[in-house]
Amino acid sequence: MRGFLLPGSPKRTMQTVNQPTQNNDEAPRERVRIFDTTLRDGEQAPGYSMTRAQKRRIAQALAELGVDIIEAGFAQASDDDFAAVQAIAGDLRGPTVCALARCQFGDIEAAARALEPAHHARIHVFIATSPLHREHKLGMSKAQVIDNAVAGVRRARELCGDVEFSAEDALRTEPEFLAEVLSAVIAAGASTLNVPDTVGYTTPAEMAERIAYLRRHVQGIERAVLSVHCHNDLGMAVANSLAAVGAGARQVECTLTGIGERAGNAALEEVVMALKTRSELYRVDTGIATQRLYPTARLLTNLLGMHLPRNKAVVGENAFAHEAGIHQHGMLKHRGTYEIMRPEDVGFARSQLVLGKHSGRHALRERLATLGHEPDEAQLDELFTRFKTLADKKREVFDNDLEALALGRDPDALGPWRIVQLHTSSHVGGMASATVKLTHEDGRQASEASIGDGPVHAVLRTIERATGHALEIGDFQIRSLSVGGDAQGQATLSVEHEGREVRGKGVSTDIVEAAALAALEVVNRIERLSAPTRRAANQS
Ligand SMILES: CC(=O)SCCNC(=O)CCNC(=O)[C@H](O)C(C)(C)COP(=O)(O)OP(=O)(O)OC[C@H]1O[C@@H](n2cnc3c(N)ncnc32)[C@H](O)[C@@H]1OP(=O)(O)O
Ligand SMILES: CC(C)C(=O)C(=O)O
Repeated sequence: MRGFLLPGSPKRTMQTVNQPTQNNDEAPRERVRIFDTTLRDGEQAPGYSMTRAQKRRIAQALAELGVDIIEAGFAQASDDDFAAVQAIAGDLRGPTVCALARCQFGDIEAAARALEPAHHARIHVFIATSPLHREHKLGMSKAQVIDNAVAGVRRARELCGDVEFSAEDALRTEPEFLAEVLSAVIAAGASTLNVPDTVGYTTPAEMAERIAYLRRHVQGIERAVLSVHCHNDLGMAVANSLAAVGAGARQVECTLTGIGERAGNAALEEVVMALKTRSELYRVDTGIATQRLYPTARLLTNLLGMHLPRNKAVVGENAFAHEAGIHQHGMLKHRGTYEIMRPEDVGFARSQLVLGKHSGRHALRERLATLGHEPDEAQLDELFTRFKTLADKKREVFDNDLEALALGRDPDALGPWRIVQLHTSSHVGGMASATVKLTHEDGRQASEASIGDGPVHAVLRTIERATGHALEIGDFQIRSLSVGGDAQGQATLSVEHEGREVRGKGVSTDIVEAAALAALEVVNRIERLSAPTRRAANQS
């Protein structure tokens, strides 16, 4: 864990900043349903295909998150999609499980069969309504589109009590025609009317206007829930979803972390936290257990092996991390100065003040104090100068660096252990083995061999044995620093040692060597921290 927890003394305890302080009357709020389509629209994006087992795991997590409807797939797409929808329908008891279908009886019947095990099932039928799609894609007149939509909804209603209809490319559809289609499908039995901005073309003002228009002009609208489904081609999916809610939409379709076709869909966590954080504006509730947002997003990214930008709103690693001294000083006085949400409310353990070259004396003093060092003003000034010099060289300054600074030692010192030889071999379907030869600056040499579940595991074991340090690994990551087959890999490793986190980093074109270098850096840091006098004596 990088950074540190803000101190909890009463003087500094953060005030709750996400409770509305103005216009906070006690009037009951309307409920906005959260319709998650991570497993359908999310999966449609290149690179995000999921196995059936992964989908079931994510569906379970979405149910625990409290989403109202889970769109589990497009049953007609493939045997595996069908089986995934069927399995999820059988697994879940709380949320409604939904399957998408074109206005074609084959699709609709497949959806109904796949949803048979569901406690609460919904069939979602769609057809495009915009002139571009009618003319060039479907080759249908307006009348044919309406006929197909109505026939599709009727067939779905024969098979399922809960039917949603989507007018694909609704925001590029003539408003009067859109109202006509939606009126017709309500009469045919649809109870949710979805208005997709299929290509992410609209703006928030246009979206609000369109929703208001439909509420005025669709016949029978009072019997249906108006829904919105926004894509992010111009980066406005969340803003457009919120505009729709502001104008009266009561279902939002979205995906975890915003994955979906092209630039993606509205990100569930952003929609939910915007509605919560600005509840004095929207005056609606969702049923989402917001403290599960971060773990659920982590589950998805881990299962898909996808990299989430650090600055991703709500669930990115930097969402509650502060490096700039002026911000850190503000945070230490009152968290509300630089945070509009509480990290605990979305599932982060805490805010983090990360020490780096932009940090100031206040944060440095605070961190040193939690590490047990209380320098006077003059010592702090001196440490601060050395800290800035170090921070100019490193992206982040960790606890072990600060300890070294506070103890008057060089945090950048190499050794005492160095790698002389490293050899690994691995076999598909079998164990991997590693041998290492290390030297210590006091003259010792250590050679060890080990097997492991993979070459990285094997090499970490050899280093533990050779150095005599058992490493309790907390976090281990390997990422590419460049592109191509000869890309540099960077391994970072964090280890729990005597209640402290010690981190190491290794860079090499060989990721196993990078991992070995990271592990050895950790061992070296531990030795340098725990034996300052011996090392000092050796150096003199
Ligand atoms: C905006 C969205 O996200 S919509 C959902 C998009 N998702 C997907 O497409 C994923 C699943 N899709 C698939 O697996 C395949 O496309 C299938 C199995 C559904 C269909 O495959 P194919 O029969 O080979 O058709 P293909 O995908 O090439 O073309 C689409 C056909 O559906 C028709 N069509 C498209 N949308 C609709 C609709 N909503 N209602 C009725 N027909 C439609 C098209 O006109 C075209 O018809 P044609 O074959 O008579 O020319
Ligand atoms: C099928 C609909 C809801 C859709 O995914 C879109 O229009 O983007």
